[in-house]
Amino acid sequence: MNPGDNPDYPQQIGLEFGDNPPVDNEAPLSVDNAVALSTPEQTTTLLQQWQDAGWLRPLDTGFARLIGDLCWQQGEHTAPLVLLLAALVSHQVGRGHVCIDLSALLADADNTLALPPEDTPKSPAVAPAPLARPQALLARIPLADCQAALAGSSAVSDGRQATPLVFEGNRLYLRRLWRYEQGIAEGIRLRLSLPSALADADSSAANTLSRALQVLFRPSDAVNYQKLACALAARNRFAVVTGGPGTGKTTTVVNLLAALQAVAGEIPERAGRKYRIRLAAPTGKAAARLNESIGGAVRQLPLAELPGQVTLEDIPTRVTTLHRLLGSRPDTRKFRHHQDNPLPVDILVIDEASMVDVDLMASVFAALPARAHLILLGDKDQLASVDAGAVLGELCQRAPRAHYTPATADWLARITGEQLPEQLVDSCGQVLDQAVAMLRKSYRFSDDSGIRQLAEAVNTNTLNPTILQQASNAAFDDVIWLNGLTPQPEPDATRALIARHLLDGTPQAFRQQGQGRTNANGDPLPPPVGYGHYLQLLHNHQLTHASPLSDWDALARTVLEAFGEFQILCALRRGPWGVEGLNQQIAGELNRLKLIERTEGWYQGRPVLITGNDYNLGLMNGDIGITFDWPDPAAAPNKEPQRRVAFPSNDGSEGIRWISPSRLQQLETVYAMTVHKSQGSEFNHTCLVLPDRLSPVLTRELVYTGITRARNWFSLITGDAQVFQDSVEQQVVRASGLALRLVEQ
Ligand SMILES: Nc1ncnc2c1ncn2[C@@H]1O[C@H](COP(=O)(O)OP(=O)(O)OP(=O)(O)O)[C@@H](O)[C@H]1O
Repeated sequence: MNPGDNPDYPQQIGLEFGDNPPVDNEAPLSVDNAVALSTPEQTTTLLQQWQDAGWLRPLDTGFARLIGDLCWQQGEHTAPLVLLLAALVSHQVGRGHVCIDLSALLADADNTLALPPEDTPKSPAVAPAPLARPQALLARIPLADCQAALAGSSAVSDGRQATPLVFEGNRLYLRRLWRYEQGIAEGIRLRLSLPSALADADSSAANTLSRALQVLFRPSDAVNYQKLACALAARNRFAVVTGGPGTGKTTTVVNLLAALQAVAGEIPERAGRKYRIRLAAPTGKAAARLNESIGGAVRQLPLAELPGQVTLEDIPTRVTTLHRLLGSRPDTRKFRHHQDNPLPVDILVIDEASMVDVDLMASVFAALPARAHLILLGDKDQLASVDAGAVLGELCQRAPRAHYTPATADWLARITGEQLPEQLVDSCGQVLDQAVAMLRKSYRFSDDSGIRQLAEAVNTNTLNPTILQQASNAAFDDVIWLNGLTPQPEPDATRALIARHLLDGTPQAFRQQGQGRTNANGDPLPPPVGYGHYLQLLHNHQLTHASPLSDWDALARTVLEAFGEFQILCALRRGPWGVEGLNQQIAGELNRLKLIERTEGWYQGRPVLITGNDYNLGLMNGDIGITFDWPDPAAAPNKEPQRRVAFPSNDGSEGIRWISPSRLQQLETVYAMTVHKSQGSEFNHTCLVLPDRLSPVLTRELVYTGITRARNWFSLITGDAQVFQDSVEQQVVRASGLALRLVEQ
């Protein structure tokens, strides 16, 4: 029974806002009469109206109802404020926040909640009359009333009782999220508190570390932040290494693992044994990319010169997904490895850690043996995880200024010979600061690279007319804002621009027509391309029914690689500027050019993105496959070819898996991909398409992530030029208490 169904339920409790007339439950609660919201019934009515209008999810209102029911079962009358906050905290979790900070909510409910959402359906049937906005309600509520209402509810505790809501330090959590955050903080705290055998710079182990680092890093005039990062991470059982694209995160971690193995024999608890090391990434795509780069870096290690007899076998090169490592089981969120069945590992390295949400990170800590090292790698400025939390970003909040204590600076100087710049030393540095290293020099992009300059200007919110002009006028070799000189282009003109660009990447739009660029070693860089490239390869091959499978595999590899050369990215899912609209437009254009035979269903050349892990097929969220007309060698020669989707095996083996479309469950066409989905991937040429209207999704992190997916060429197409600049002004700070918990240690 709903509390509101009970005639004995008191009509006036909790939330009183003044002498407003009683509210008719049937009528939409307008902004004016909403302030009279004073009963649980009115609250549930209002929540239902917000749900009907598309402001809240059924999950949010359902959760509030559940809280009401639970209180009712305890013989308690739920304060309307508790119901309201329960729905809002659930709503915020759906938007990626770990909790609601009540002070922030009451001070600025507009920005905190972003309600109504930008894409609220405008149809009067769905959104009747002007609805009371949460802001209108919250503007008149003192924090003390919220605290009192929450303190008086049996559904809320400080976490010590098993209540569905946890209220701690003005932060309101769903219990599940609170537990995750606690687990992560405890895991980090524990590791930072364990003594390190390397802490004494005069010890023999520290001496060996120092010698190993001398071998691994050549002397340089500038401060070598990679070497510093290695030393710091070797000293701690928990460490974070953050850096922008091409700053050498992979290079650093390979050197770090070699250094750790060189020292292993001198760490008393190792008793002469080398470390068992595992490498993991949050998605199959990110794991595959690290797989590609790490092997080469490991082979270049000067192992023979290292102390400690380190061999190639001591440094792993296989990267797995976190889900696979932890042992996902179908139909359950629980993993095979947890505190009672920990991972057999001494050091775990997680790449692309910005994509790991609090749920998964808590599972990692739960499954790690207490003394195991955890090293997180990632770019702190990238978009946070799709699900709740921004763990890496939060841990790296203070990374730009480092805040190393004089003791840390002294230890680093003695181990590495590097002198830290004064501004990175802080006598008040916190414990976590001493475990976070930031790489500050990009080795992939030269100083005059447009991708580097544009990404930096976006990241630091310093876009200025000069750089915008340069981007629009092809003044950079590697960046072109294709319609930057047209502030508000006609939609048809923008569509035509996209149609031209997607075919060959319009190399002529770039300075030097996309020709003649070389990498740091003087090797020529591949030119900008579009989707025409992979489709030509697909159509022009000479393979037949009689061709061996190995030839088909080789063709699939070439076509998949060619597809990976170019990617259109966008911010939204729906509408003409979203994945759905752009995919339709692009398929229509390719079909018009006779490069694909149809625009819907399965056809040769259709690129697909897997959107959920499928362990039976060995496919992971983020895997990309291309559809082939594939003659079954076992069938008669004149039989129609079958459709098969070719996926790279992503295990570093260069193998191809041919999967029948009918077996694929969760997928979407991927001519256009959201920037969110592109995290962990890089493309030779990336084209970012931004819409003609600003929305909360368009943020600095999104634009930065989009630009930094480009390895060599970046093009921008905007529905409205101002949207690009306005997006960079928008930054989302996810509410969470993780950083605070670590300061309070
Ligand atoms: N200290 C260095 N000196 C010279 N070249 C370097 C150095 N460190 C890294 N590189 C080169 O820079 C490129 C990028 O390095 P790496 O892949 O380690 O960076 P990353 O930060 O992992 O990149 P990503 O952005 O792809 O994650 C590689 O070609 C690497 O060989």
